Amino acid sequence: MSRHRYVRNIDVDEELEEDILSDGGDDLSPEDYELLMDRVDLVRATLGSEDQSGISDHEVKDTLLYYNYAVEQSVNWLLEEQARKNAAKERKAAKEREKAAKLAQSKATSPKIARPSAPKAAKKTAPSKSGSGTATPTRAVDQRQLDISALNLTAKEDAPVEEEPPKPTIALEKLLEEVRKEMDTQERSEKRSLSLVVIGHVDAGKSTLMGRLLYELGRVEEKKRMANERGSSKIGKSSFSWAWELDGTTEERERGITMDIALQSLSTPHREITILDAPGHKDFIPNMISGASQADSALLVVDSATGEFEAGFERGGQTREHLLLVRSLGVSQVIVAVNKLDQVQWEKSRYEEICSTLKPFLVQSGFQSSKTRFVPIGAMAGVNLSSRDSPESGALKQWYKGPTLVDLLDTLEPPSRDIMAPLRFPISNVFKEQGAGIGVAGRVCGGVVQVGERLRILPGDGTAVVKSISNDDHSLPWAADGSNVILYLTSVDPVHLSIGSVMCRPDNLIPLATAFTARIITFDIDIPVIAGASVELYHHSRDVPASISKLVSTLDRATGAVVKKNPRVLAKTTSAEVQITLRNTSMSGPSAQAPIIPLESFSNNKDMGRILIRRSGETIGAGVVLSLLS
Ligand SMILES: Nc1nc2c(ncn2[C@@H]2O[C@H](COP(=O)(O)OP(=O)(O)OP(=O)(O)O)[C@@H](O)[C@H]2O)c(=O)[nH]1
Repeated sequence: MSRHRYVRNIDVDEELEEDILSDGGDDLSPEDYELLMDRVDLVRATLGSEDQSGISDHEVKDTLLYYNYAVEQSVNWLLEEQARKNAAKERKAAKEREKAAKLAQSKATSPKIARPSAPKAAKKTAPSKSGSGTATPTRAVDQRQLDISALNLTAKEDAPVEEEPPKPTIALEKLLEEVRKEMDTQERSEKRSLSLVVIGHVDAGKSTLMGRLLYELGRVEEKKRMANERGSSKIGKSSFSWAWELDGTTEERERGITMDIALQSLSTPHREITILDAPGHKDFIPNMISGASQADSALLVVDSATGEFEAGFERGGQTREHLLLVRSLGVSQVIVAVNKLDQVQWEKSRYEEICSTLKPFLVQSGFQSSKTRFVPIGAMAGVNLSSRDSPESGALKQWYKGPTLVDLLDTLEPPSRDIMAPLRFPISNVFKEQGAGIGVAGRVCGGVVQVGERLRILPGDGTAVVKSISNDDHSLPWAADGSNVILYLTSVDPVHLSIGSVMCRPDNLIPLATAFTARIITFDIDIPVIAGASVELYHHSRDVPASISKLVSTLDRATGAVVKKNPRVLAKTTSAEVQITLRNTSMSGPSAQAPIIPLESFSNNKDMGRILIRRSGETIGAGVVLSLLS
């Protein structure tokens, strides 16, 4: 099972330098210390010595203490952590290489750095064995070293060994034929795939529900469950033990909240489901948007405790905002899990009250009632998740005879897939995995990709070859529209890979835009939108500063007919055509980047043509791209 954390906004230098670990083992009894040292040896047997692994004893001890001496979990965590640090180092090195390359390019016309003279310069600047060459170099020497590295004239043993990239096994037409056949078989088969984002107000019980469900469906080993129980109770957070399966970072566990999307998968009798567990806290809405833009359907979890449902549903609550966001991002099916019914003594009237409050809002938000289902549950005690007959389900069974949550998941309808569309792979995460290399996670939004293909990365001029494709730890020869996968890449400079970039086939690139027209609908906003308003534009996992540069017209919500041209303002719940222009906020100079994003009109590609607009941490509207202006 794969679980990859997003790494956006990581300050590389800070990450590399950060060392918050205390000196593990100081306060232990002699017996515990002996046990700890015993476990250190076991961890070392897998990881190798400090020198071999680059992981200090100090880190090993601290991790073991954190995981209550669990060797397997500690090894997993240390490996994940090491991979992340390596990726950060790699990114830093890539930046340096790019800097050097740019410098070399800018000097390319100068005969001084012509290839024949370079070895001489290299010889001159090499430090002597006695160390006399370590004196502070002059600026000129420094520059020449950079030039030399960019021209790739360093000693042979320093040159990176580039592995032979794989080649595509079959031609595109043949591949499409094969995929079409496979999809027809899948459609007729018992098991179909789809993805589901788990949404809801903070603390509604999303991670607890998913942790418990994964366990009931056999995706979490007993050993792991016990370790989660021990670990969470050790830090006084035993009520979060199920959530630990999803909330894997130290900060999430200590704070008891989900901060980023966790990816898991589960299987029901007729469905293979990729789960994206989203954070409920309003500070992490951007991460929730990234998860929602990769999903086909949604599971909304609401807390039925007195006052808690109301807090999530009132203005500013995430029950409301998450529903609007997922619908705006194209999700049309939702299951509502009414959770924590144990807190209200399993009262039927409370369940019905919550359902009848949510139903009209769901319709208003654009969910058809035939695609909306409700289910009463108790995530913590495992009531009505995979079985009607769990030990604590007696009170619920008095009045509820309907389906379990798994029954409902099993009937979710997978959307149709467009494999003939041009390939689009928006990157939602970039990471390095030990043994596998650089990976990019995301969802195929149109077309098909196969191992061995060379893809372009936009924006920019980078390319990469797909070394392997993985889904839930299974290796795949290809992936088609709608699949949530990881592409492991080779022949790529990591500097080109960033969250929000889009990978495409070189002969059919996604357009790049700095300005475009869109049809939007404003949400329940207090401050109207005026022309020139500064906003944050969200497109898949990318958010960029933009402005509503022109209010073209207001439109009839039902027919789309123009109601008023050139309106002065857009009030709440207004449908309108507007122009949106990306803003360049970086300072002028070499670090200034042209504001540009890969984008497509909604009529060309529904997935790539949806946008969200936020202002001061509040989502103020959503819409679809009509046409690109530049
Ligand atoms: N009584 C009761 N408590 C529950 C139930 N489900 C979850 N909880 C508790 O609710 C709290 C929050 O649970 P989480 O699973 O972390 O909630 P979440 O929605 O994932 O939280 P965020 O992702 O941070 O928004 C924890 O203390 C859980 O133990 C339930 O069925 N009954």
